[in-house]
Amino acid sequence: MSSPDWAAWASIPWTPLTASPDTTTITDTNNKTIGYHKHHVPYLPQSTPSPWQTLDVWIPPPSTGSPPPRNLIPSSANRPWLIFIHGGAWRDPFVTSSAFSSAALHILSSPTGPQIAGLASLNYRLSPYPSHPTSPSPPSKPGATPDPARLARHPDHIHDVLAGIGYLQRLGAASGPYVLAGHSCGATMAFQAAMDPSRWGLSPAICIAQPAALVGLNGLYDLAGFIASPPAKYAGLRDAYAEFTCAAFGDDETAWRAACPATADGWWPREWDAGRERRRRVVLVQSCEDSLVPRQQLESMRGYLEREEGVVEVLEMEALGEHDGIWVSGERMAQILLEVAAGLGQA
Ligand SMILES: N[C@@H](CC(=O)c1ccccc1NC=O)C(=O)O
Repeated sequence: MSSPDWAAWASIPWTPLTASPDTTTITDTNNKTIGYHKHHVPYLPQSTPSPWQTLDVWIPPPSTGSPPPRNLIPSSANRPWLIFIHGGAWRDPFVTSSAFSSAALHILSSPTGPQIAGLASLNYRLSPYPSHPTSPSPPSKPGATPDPARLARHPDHIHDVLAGIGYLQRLGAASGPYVLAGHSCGATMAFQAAMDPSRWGLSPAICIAQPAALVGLNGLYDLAGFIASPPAKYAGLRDAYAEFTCAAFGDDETAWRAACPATADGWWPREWDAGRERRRRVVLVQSCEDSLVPRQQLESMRGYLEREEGVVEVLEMEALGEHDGIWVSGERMAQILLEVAAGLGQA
């Protein structure tokens, strides 16, 4: 580990977590430390610090029974990491790494929580959002300084996600089999992380050890398809999709197709190295009560992944509720992620 990486990691203290997320059913964890949390660790310690290029980490209590030292990196030996990428249409400033907080608390308070080495949730630069009602980017006030980290465009977002995962791996975290999960546009990016980074014009220097399993929660996989022909019930969202898609990828539809995991040129699953001898495992989750993302996105992703037989194992898991409900509550998400992590041992 280089010393700027180390200094950035040790600069953020561990905060003990004592609250149980569900006091009605888990009573014995009240007032007990269920884990520790680091908030906004800068993953590009050599660059100008930006809150958008940070990550949060949660760990179960160390087996020593003492609070972890600031420089502790939990060992990945035999225990998987879970890494989460939040949604928000690549542009919503109010959806951040903290979107993982509820699920993290549920995971840490679960009986199988200690089987996880650690949990991480990534921030990344966002695209312009001039129509945001309270925090437009660029700012609407004349003379106000725009935040360059909120004027990003593809491949900036995936560049940051890969940089965050690379940082964790330089620390020794997530160096063994790990699960990469994303919600909504975070699912798009989780899949992009399994593709050859040269697709994004990125140097092999930011190459990561790729995930053993991908989990897409209410994910976006085919933006061009949605915008060309949204399902009837979602037709009213076409302008909103076109707006955030253009903000993230520009106006050229070819770029949307190249970036989206269900429409990318060629067939990327063979670019995904899930680890030696390991099946590439994908878990797709789509709530039928989601008013923002239609089930058709999942179907289109499944169709692409199953184009060649026996390369990717695609599983589907159930979830209910609204688009963001899955991370707002976090309970079902925690179950899904723990189940996928437990399955890594059997891959
Ligand atoms: N809150 C978002 C809306 C949003 O996130 C969204 C809307 C439709 C379909 C997917 C969405 N988010 C995916 O990351 C926004 O303000 O643009």
